[in-house]
Amino acid sequence: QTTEQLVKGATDTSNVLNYGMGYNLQRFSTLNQINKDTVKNLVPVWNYSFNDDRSEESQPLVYQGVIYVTSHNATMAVDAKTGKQIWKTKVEYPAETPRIVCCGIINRGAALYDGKVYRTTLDANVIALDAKTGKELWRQKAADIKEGYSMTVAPLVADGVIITGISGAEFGTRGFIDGWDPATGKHLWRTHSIPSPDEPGGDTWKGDTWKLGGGSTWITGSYDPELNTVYWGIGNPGPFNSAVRPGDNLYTCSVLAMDPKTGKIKWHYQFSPNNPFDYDSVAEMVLADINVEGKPTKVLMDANRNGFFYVLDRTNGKLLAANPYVKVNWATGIDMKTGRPIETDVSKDAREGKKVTVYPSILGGKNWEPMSFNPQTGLAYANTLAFGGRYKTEPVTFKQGEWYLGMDLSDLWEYGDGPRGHLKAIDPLTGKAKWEAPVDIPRFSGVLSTAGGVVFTGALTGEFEAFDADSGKKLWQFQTGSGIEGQPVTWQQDGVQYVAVTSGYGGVYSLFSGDERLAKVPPGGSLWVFAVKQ
Ligand SMILES: O=C(O)c1cc(C(=O)O)c2c(n1)C(=O)C(=O)c1cc(C(=O)O)[nH]c1-2
Repeated sequence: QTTEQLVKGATDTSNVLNYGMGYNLQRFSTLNQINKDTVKNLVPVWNYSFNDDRSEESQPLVYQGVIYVTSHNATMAVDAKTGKQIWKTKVEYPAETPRIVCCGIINRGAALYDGKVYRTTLDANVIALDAKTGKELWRQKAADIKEGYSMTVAPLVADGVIITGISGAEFGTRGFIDGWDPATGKHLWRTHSIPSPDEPGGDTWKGDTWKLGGGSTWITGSYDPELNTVYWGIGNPGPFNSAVRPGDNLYTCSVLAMDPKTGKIKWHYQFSPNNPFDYDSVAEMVLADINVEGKPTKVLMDANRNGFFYVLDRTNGKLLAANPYVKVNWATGIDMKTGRPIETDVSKDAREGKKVTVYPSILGGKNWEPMSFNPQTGLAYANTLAFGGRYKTEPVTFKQGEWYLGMDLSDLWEYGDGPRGHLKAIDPLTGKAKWEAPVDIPRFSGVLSTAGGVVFTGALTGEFEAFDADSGKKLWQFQTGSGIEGQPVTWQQDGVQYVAVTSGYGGVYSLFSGDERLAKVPPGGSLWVFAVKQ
């Protein structure tokens, strides 16, 4: 896997080389053997067991007929045609690790480059394995789990540099993004998501608050090879209780445009300054070239956790559109001149310590589950969340390796009677849905769209599902045996189009939602591969 191959991205339909199916993270494929007519004949080809009962969020990669997939405790290479295991390399981590991880014992996938498989570990190591044998070639410790740092992110390889983020903003950490040498593992650079007082942006923190300021970087960035720019989202500030940290708290809840070779920040845009509601802005920054007011424009799109769908000019960070795509009550809109939210009393009251009901909830209008942008329909297909939250701050003191939130966790959700989620086909420039398919139990899985006019995703109750990209009508589903939180991908081999997804129940909703309907969903991680019956 070379830089040239990675740049080709999803136009190379025989491989799936990176997280997001192409550097633009569009999760769109030009393949159309599986289409609106044939999808009803989709059948499983094989199923591969992970021998694991955690949440399986990994996006499979495919290279020359081999699938590379991760779980929290193993990296696996599987023959794409037969489902036979080629190698499996275990990942060990200290037994205390799960206690210091906020939202699920998971891993989101690997990166491929130069004959190696790169991944992160829950206890914050970056490792390189030989793609042929699974043998570990190098290992680097990015941070100390005892200090609250963990890793769930899939690495990005851009301009010959392995780039990784970090988790841990709920534990009084200070976030960063790292660059590593692919061949040796040498640490090349670190860019903190929270500047120190002497760096630009350092004045947006008071006193020592920056040291515990959070700003995790737990979802993989996108990359524009032409502009040689990486776009990486930054998480929430810590603690949630914003009275502890007055100021804008840069670069939390922002996107950073960075140079992959040096980690230097080219520009930033902050979505939610001084955010009290855990509105991490880590979710995928999807790149596309679309018409804005009649002009072809290089944009970045983000269905932000704060409930607004943003379109930015990715050459300079200028705001082009920001509209709600779910119910929002913490702000009435985004000021197009300043780029700042126009906040309501819900935000003011929350900051003053009053109990509020906020839309979206702390899980967001969309959580981490990646959307797909289909350049043929011009729509972004996203699994959105349709519930609010109750929110009240409380005093908080920092203790290393302990939760550092300053929020009352005893009463979190405002569910209502309706569906708790939708699959939406969103117009990026208006935030409006062309169609929406409601779902009682919200989805936390990725979305894939194809030139066959089909949108794939999966339910927490286990169904792998296909929808009509134009109408939202469900065309097909298959029960995978456990809940789906994976990220579907597609490729073709020897003239056959395949779709793969991991199944395995868990993740943030299972931990915190109290949704009793999920009690009957059995755990059990595995990888499914489907094709049209010949
Ligand atoms: O701030 C962080 O460091 C951090 C990390 C993670 C993670 O690494 O999975 C999640 C979150 N926050 C988070 O806020 C969240 O809602 C969440 C959901 C999930 C999941 O896998 O279902 N992870 C995370």
